[in-house]
Amino acid sequence: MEKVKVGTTKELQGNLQTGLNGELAVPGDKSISHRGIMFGAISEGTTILHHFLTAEDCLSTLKAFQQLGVPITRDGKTVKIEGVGLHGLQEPNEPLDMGNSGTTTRLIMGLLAGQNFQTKLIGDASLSKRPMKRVGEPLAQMGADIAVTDGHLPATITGKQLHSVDYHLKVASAQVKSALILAGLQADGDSIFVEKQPTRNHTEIMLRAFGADIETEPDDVTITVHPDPKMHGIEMNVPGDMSSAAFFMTAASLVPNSKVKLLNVGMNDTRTGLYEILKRMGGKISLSNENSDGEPTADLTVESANLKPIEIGADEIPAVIDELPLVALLAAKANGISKITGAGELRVKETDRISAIVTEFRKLGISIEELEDGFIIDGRKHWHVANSQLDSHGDHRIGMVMAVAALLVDQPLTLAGANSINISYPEFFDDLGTLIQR
Ligand SMILES: O=C(O)C1=C[C@@H](OP(=O)(O)O)[C@@H](O)[C@H](O)C1
Ligand SMILES: C=C(OP(=O)(O)O)C(=O)O
Repeated sequence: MEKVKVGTTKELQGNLQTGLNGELAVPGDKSISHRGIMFGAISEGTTILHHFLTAEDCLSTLKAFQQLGVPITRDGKTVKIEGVGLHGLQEPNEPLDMGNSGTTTRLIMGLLAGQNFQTKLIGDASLSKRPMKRVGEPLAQMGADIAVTDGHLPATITGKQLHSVDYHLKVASAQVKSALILAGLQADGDSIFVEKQPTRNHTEIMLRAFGADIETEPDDVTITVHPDPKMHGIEMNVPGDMSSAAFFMTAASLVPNSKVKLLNVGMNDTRTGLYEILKRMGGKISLSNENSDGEPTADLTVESANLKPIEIGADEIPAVIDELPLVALLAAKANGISKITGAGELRVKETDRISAIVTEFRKLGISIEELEDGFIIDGRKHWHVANSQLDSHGDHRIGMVMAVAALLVDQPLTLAGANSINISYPEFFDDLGTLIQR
């Protein structure tokens, strides 16, 4: 499987008449792969992760924990971590490079805030523009000492004894919640965190599997963390990433004559927003081989369909946050007006995803209005391409959504910055190719 080379402008062939057909096992879940390394590192004993996501973001996490003194080896997609326990991490000799990964950065801040050494975190140009106060401020309330420059990386974390808190989150963010839970494990008493809305809960589910004592109330937003757990290594299969499967769910729905089966996809209900939205739009999608040991999984079969427009508001956003560019694409082909609001968080991802979608969609002749917190899209069966030179804006998800969009126009296009796709899905073009018989 070839990574796309840095600086690559990729040719995208349009006018796909034959449809997408076949079966595909998408790569491992990014959120779960990051957490598997982190939680394995702070447990006692060996952790083995199968179907680990070997994309740049998760490799940033792997390398950072090696620098923190954790023995980690990788053989293809299998990773073995010799855990050092919650108090066994060592001061790194050099700054830890977070690369492009917001998840690595925010979670590691919560973990390192309670260690007995100092660490410096750096990141790439995109990550260095993303907001870190959202995690620094609540951690400071717990006694953390995190110095950032104007709310951004680089950051210097000086480990301290942390204090328990009762904190209400100000943003709906699983990254902030997870940082606080990791800090809570090292606090001097029980901490309570209350979310604005439920967000992905992999941290809670996985930490429990590693032996930590974390309670979630039936309201799904109140979490109690008991400190100083006895954590042990585990062996786990990382489910296929719903956020990667989403590109093929969208492509198969929109490209005529398609039928695609996506194998072993993670179906945690804090992540299945796109599945629910696609069904509401009239998408043809069915589940088989459902499994609910630990993180639930299923095979998804998706066929071409005539879609209806949709309205989506703030309540639905967390479960579809990374798939919203794809919802915009589905809406662009559904006859009529669709409206997505309450999605202001898209402005602080790898790029401003609202602005990037508006810019790139207009090149394809899609009628889209930019809102501060979303978009209004006037969907049409046919678009009139105005500019064939697309750009990923250095953002993996924008790159992949435009590659899917290119399947729907009747002329070749180019995609600048296609290498950004390596951040979460290096095999994306290979996998797409296996579904296309031209
Ligand atoms: O916790 C995680 O693994 C993630 C949480 C989300 O970010 P926010 O917490 O900033 O919404 C998501 O966009 C990101 O891709 C992964
Ligand atoms: C937002 C994303 O990731 P992160 O915040 O970890 O950079 C993403 O993968 O879409």
